[in-house]
Amino acid sequence: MNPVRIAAPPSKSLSHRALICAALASGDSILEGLLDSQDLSRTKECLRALGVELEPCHGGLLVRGTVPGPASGAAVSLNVGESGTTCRLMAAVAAAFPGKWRIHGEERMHERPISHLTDALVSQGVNVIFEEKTGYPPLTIAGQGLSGGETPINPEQSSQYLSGLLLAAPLARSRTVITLTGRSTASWPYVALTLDMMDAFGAEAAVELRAGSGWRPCPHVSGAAGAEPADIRFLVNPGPYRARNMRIEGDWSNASYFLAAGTVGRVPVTVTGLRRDSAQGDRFMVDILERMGARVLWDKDEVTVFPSALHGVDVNMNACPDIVPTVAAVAAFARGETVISGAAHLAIKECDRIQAPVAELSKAGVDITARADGMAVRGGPFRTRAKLSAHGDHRMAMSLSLLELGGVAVSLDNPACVAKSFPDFWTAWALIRRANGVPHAL
Ligand SMILES: O=C(O)C1=C[C@@H](OP(=O)(O)O)[C@@H](O)[C@H](O)C1
Ligand SMILES: C=C(OP(=O)(O)O)C(=O)O
Repeated sequence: MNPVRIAAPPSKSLSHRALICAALASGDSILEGLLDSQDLSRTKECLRALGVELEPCHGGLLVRGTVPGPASGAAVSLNVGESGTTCRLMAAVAAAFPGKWRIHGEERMHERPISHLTDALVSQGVNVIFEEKTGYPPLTIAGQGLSGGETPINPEQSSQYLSGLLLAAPLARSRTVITLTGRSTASWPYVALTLDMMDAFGAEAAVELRAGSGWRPCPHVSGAAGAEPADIRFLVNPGPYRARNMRIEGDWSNASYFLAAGTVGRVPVTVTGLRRDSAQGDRFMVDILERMGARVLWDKDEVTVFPSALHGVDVNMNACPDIVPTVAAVAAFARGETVISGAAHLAIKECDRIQAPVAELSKAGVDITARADGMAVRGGPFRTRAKLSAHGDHRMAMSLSLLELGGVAVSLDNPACVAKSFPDFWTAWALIRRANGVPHAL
């Protein structure tokens, strides 16, 4: 049977980072294949508010890097919408410029914490005022930029705090030495995406691991995965980002729904445009599917996944939180129990991504229970109909669509929420439905 072919959309995380580094560079950069979604519109609008010019150019985007002009009295509004990445990365970047910046977003954004980042920014000399709840947006950052120096930060809840601080550090007045506090790190591969992008745009950042009473270089941040936070530090020199042109690679998180569909459906699926050697942690989707028994075939930058009999697995998903809803849905098709652990930080995503999959998959007849740091799912028969809520969360909407391949007539309350990261999701999903003979539309 011919596989359904799906082109992976561009990486959301790399699009945010490329835009920010290009905006901070002196000179013009052309970015090709950037993701066009609600979250990226928020990052672009925030950069425009900082004074960066963005213009369409030969099918890409021309970014004219800039240093913001003298601060005016009024706070500049930075509307981050529902984008946690925009919120955390832009808060740190804005703090690096003299002025007053008001960071605010949609309702759920105001329930997603940011104090571990703002504590670090305050230690570098800026003022932070929370408007409603201490430690959460909306907030105003005001000051004369970042001082640099030794800066502790707690990366337990989110890697985005560390990514923001790293991206802003080359703009500080002196060298920044970032040390880590807390008991663990969250979503570590995203730190590699940040450092790789900084390196591509000419910023000087290094990672070190504790060695006895001193420190030794760690050639790539991936080598620090699993180390105790207190044993990792980052050194970032002040200096300019350098403009360059770049094409953005495909998104492993948003490919996950189609890779899963190839496994649990009746027809193989080929996803194109993904890098097998990507630094994106969600590349782990293929390994998880293979561990569950899926047949996977690579051909250059195309990966094909075949319908397979699956079995449950134990999997720690600390490094790849965004594919947890996908794996939970796949586990509902597998024989035996799947236990997902290491994912306590899912509770502060677009919705509580531990409780929401439990609530919604249960409605379709799935045996699923929440755990403090994940969930346990047992495969079994589905109900034939389910009225489900996406909880306003794009990844809930996309992962719940997989139930259709198990014969569930799904009706979803808010299919439009996929626009956060993947506005064309339903067009691509229609190809999966057609190939699998799914008789109805959501
Ligand atoms: O830096 C990034 O691009 C992201 C980091 C992750 O967040 P956390 O580090 O908060 O887990 C991930 O969930 C998010 O979709 C994107
Ligand atoms: C958690 C996500 O994004 P963000 O944190 O940028 O809102 C996501 O895309 O799943």
